[in-house]
Amino acid sequence: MNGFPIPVSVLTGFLGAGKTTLLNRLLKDPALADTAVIINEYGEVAIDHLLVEQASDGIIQLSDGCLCCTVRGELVDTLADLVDRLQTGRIARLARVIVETTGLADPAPVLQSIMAHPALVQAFRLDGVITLVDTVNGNATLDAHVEAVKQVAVADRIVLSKADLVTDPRELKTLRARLRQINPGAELLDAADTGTGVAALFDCGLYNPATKSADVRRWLGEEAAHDHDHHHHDGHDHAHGHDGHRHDQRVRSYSLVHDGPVPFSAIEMFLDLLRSAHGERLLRMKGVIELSEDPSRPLVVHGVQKILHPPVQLPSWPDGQRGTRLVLITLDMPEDYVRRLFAAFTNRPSIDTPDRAALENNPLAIAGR
Ligand SMILES: Nc1nc2c(ncn2[C@@H]2O[C@H](COP(=O)(O)OP(=O)(O)OP(=O)(O)O)[C@@H](O)[C@H]2O)c(=O)[nH]1
Repeated sequence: MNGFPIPVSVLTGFLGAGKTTLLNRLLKDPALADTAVIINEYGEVAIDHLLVEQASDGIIQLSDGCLCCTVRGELVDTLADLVDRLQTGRIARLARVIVETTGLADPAPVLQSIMAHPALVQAFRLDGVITLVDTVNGNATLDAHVEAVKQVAVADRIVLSKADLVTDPRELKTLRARLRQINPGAELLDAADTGTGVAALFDCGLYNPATKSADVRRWLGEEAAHDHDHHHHDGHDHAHGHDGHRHDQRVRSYSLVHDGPVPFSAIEMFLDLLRSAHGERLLRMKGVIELSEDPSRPLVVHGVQKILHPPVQLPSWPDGQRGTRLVLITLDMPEDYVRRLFAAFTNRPSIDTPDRAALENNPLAIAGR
């Protein structure tokens, strides 16, 4: 149907990180006309959002045409309701949805609602995850709450707020280095920067409406990760080995690359094994695959925990670069296991590892933790 799938952005960040402040500023931009904002509220956490002052259970129409609502129940019900309103003409247009999560939320269930619901996958697509990090409390929050580390790990864009309140620039530098360490693929932006607007924060998805093409490198975060590599050897401010950063060590972001085509069955089995053995440890996965069956059309995969978004095929390789590239963001998942599993399925088994044929007969042949 025309206008579908509607891009959904998830705005997350710890309590008081500045989500509402940023959102209020962004919504003044005419580029966000016809946007619905859903405040996803779990439990009894009190909110005092300016934006939703008069919101009851229903959806309210803001003066600039944006819609806003608070959800206490299931996010999927609200999303389904929006589609229903659109189809029955009660909403004229819906260009975008922003879901603001409460501070304590683990972002994975929100992402799953968008990606996995059978009735919604046709109507919505995940555009990206924007994570606010409060510069003043960021380090302490990351130390205390693994959810905060997860929020940073799954982000496509990380926005630093309250940098104006930081008196020691070294603090800011240390925090930035730490965020880079947790998530090398995300773009790191400053909330106060005039450039941190609609263009920088939205349309993180594979399809870029500005260029009307798919940008695989940007979507996979390879540009940002590449920049990070450049700075990696400057010898400063790395979070490695710091006792207070115990949660950081548990989160890993890595790429799996294979230069030739891979049969669909091999990829399917690799992903199945990964998700069934380690689903809850897979915070996010995105990738493009060169299929043996149809090498000229890349297969795009995108998943959160056990949920895999229905894979789609692009008409052609947008950046001319073929091959299979998967980016995995994991929590407590042994990287060596994943690499060996991937190598086996792409037919490059290591010496003490079974090959693909052996794994297809006995999927447990590689012992994962
Ligand atoms: N100085 C300064 N204050 C900020 C900035 N961003 C947000 N604040 C203030 O921080 C407080 C919390 O901001 P909110 O936007 O309500 O944060 P939130 O993430 O929506 O908060 P919750 O919904 O409670 O999780 C407010 O008093 C804001 O005015 C900033 O960049 N600089």
